[in-house]
This record gives sequence, C-alpha cells and structure tokens, in this order.
Amino acid sequence: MENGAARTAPAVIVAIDGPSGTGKSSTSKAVASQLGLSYLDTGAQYRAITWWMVNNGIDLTDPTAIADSAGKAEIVSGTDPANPTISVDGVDVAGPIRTQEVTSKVSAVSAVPEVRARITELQRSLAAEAEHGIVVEGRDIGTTVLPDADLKIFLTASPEARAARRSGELKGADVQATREALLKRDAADSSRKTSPLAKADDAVEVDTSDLTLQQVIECVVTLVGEKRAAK
Ligand SMILES: Nc1ncnc2c1ncn2[C@@H]1O[C@H](COP(=O)(O)OP(=O)(O)OP(=O)(O)O)[C@@H](O)[C@H]1O
Ligand SMILES: Nc1ccn([C@@H]2O[C@H](COP(=O)(O)O)[C@@H](O)[C@H]2O)c(=O)n1
Repeated sequence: MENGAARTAPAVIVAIDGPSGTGKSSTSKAVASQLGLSYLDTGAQYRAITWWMVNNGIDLTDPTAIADSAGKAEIVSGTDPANPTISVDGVDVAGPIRTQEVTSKVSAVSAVPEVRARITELQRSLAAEAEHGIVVEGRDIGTTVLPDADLKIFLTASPEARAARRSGELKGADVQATREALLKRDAADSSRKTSPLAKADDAVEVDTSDLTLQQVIECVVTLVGEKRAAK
C-alpha cells in the first residue's frame, strides 16, 4: 500500500439465484446493507415490464406482441438496499408489481428473448456502476447476467417451507394453493428456452428449509468475506 493509504474492502459482485420464496430478496437486501453494497432485485424489473404491458393492453398470450413492446417502457431501479425502488416511465410501481395479476403473468413475459435482452442490459450496467459492489438476485444472474460474479449462491427450500413462508406473508392465504402457484411459476421459469432458472456450475447451494433468515444471512456474509480475503 502506498503513502499509508487505508485498505478498503475490494468491490465484490454477488449473484443470488433460486426458485420463488427461497429467501433471495430478504437475504440479498440484508447482506448488501450489512456489507455496504448495492442491491438489485431483478424480479422487480420483470414484474415492472409486465405491469406496463398489462396496463397498455398488450396480448400476453402472443410472444410477438410482447417482443414488439419490449423496448417501450423506461424501467429505473434504485439500488440502495435500505430503500430499493422501481419505477416505470417515472411512476413508482413498487406496490402494483406485487399484485396477483402481475405475479401470474410475469413468467410469460420474462420468457420472451427480447424482454430478457433488454432487462439483462439494464442489470449489467447497474452492476458495472456499483462502486463498492452489488448483490444481484434473480433466476439467471450466475448463469447469464453476471457469469464472472465473485460469488454465486443458489438458494433452495422445500415447497412446503416456501409455501408456509409465502402464505404467512400473504396473511393466511391457503398454503396448498400457494404451494401450487409457486411450483407452477418455477416450472415455467425453469423450462423456458432463454436463460432459464438454473444453478450455475460454480454456485454454492444453500438449502434454507431448516435455517432461519438470520442463519442464511450469516452464511452468505461469511462466504463474501472469504471471497474478499482471497482477492
Ligand atoms: N430462512 C428463512 N426462514 C423463514 N422465513 C424466511 C426465510 N427466508 C425468507 N423468509 C421469508 O419468506 C418469505 C419469502 O422470502 P423472499 O421474498 O426473500 O423470497 P424470494 O426468494 O425473494 O421470493 P421471490 O422469488 O418469490 O421474490 C418472506 O416473508 C421472508 O421473510
Ligand atoms: N433474473 C430473473 C428474475 C426474475 N425473473 C422472472 O420474474 C419473475 C418474478 O420474480 P420474483 O423474484 O419477483 O418473484 C419470476 O417468476 C421470473 O419469471 C426472471 O425471469 N429472471
């Protein structure tokens, strides 16, 4: 180190992927906050473009119609883990993108290659801009968006654990119906041709079924520390 310059932690790129309800958002946000990193929820971006298409009457059963309008909405993501934001054409859509309607339609939109190309470009530029590094969570971050990430995590959990977590969050929604909806979305996301939900070969798999959220956060923070120490 020259001139006694203080040693600062090297910037680090962390990719966290996995099926729905495995704890990606909760874990990523907490890890990013704890380590002073940026945070990007890529699912929110796919939900935002879906919300725009629903609002603009695009036929979501027609992949050509989806592809033709893939570039029309301006999607902006704020990457502060204490206040992640998402807007479409200047409108804050953090609430509207969580409706049942958007949740049930997002997989049809995210399967279209033109949509993925557009959103992937946004994700890569946000990751490149993050001064101290970033935690990016989604389905294809380790495999496609950031294949050179310093650390790749693939979170899993049993369908039962995930359904119980989600129905608790949805204030007592039927656990069985929630389980079916989660599995249906995972099946669609895993079977699409373009960058399906998948574990990267070099990802660390963490089964969160029997872990508390705090334990998962600690596990990821430890893994990031190890990667940083080796840089
Ligand atoms: N290890 C855990 N133990 C118990 N509850 C958890 C755990 N991890 C996350 N949760 C809870 O499970 C719910 C789903 O978590 P979260 O939204 O982080 O999952 P996700 O993988 O990002 O889901 P999605 O892909 O559908 O957005 C939240 O209510 C969260 O608080
Ligand atoms: N990298 C990603 C992230 C998300 N998707 C699609 O968005 C949907 C919503 O994701 P949530 O994390 O908010 O539940 C998800 O079901 C995928 O269809 C994606 O394709 N790639």
